[in-house]
Amino acid sequence: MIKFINVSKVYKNGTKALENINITIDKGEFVFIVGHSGAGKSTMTKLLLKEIEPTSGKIILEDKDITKVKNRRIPYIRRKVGVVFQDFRLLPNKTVYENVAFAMEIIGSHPMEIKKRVPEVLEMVELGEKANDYPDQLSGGEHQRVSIARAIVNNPPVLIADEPTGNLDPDTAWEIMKILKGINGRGTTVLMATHAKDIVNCMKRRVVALEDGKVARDEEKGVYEYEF
Ligand SMILES: Nc1ncnc2c1ncn2[C@@H]1O[C@H](COP(=O)(O)OP(=O)(O)OP(=O)(O)O)[C@@H](O)[C@H]1O
Repeated sequence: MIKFINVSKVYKNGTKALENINITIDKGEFVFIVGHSGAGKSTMTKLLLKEIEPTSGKIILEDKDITKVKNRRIPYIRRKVGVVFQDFRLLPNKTVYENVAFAMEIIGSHPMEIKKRVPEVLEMVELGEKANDYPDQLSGGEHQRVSIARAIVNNPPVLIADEPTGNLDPDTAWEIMKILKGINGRGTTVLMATHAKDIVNCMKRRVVALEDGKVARDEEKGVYEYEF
């Protein structure tokens, strides 16, 4: 489903962000990407979204080498990979409903389909009641649930969550994890970059630990870090 094959990324200023990464992620897996600040987690997610290109190596998404996908075909990637960020990134002048609908409009979905699908995903994240509210009327957890709804509304096979609980208190963070777990349970592959040690340790999912741009650890049912 997702393969990084000998992927390296050197930024223009010479920073080596990733060095020879080899990872295979199967369909339906839930994978935590952990590592200190600057270890390369966001670089990995940006590569998968084709926001940046690797300096060398291949990135396969559903049997397609996305490094070979032409820029004009980037909407192809947007359909395959949903993304959730720490800072939510909702459009402030659109309602909850409109924020989610917008993700369908930009890929050219039929208005009838949008009308049917948006309420469904808002129910999934338990926000049906808030459809007409604006982002400034929402709590942090509700913001994040809207951004999750927006990320999954086009049914992508992969969901990337880059530090999705970073701005939330522990209880709200767990609510978000419950939703991500549910999405994963319905078959979506979830990749979550995080510093949330307690969450990683409780969830007992696969953990890929990056250190200085290299895979330092890749374990089934892993932990955030080992205490010595
Ligand atoms: N656009 C850029 N130009 C130059 N260097 C960059 C750029 N983006 C990131 N880097 C560098 O690449 C390395 C990896 O950064 P990256 O953002 O992937 O780390 P991270 O693990 O996501 O960190 P954090 O947990 O703080 O988000 C760091 O040394 C960073 O300073």
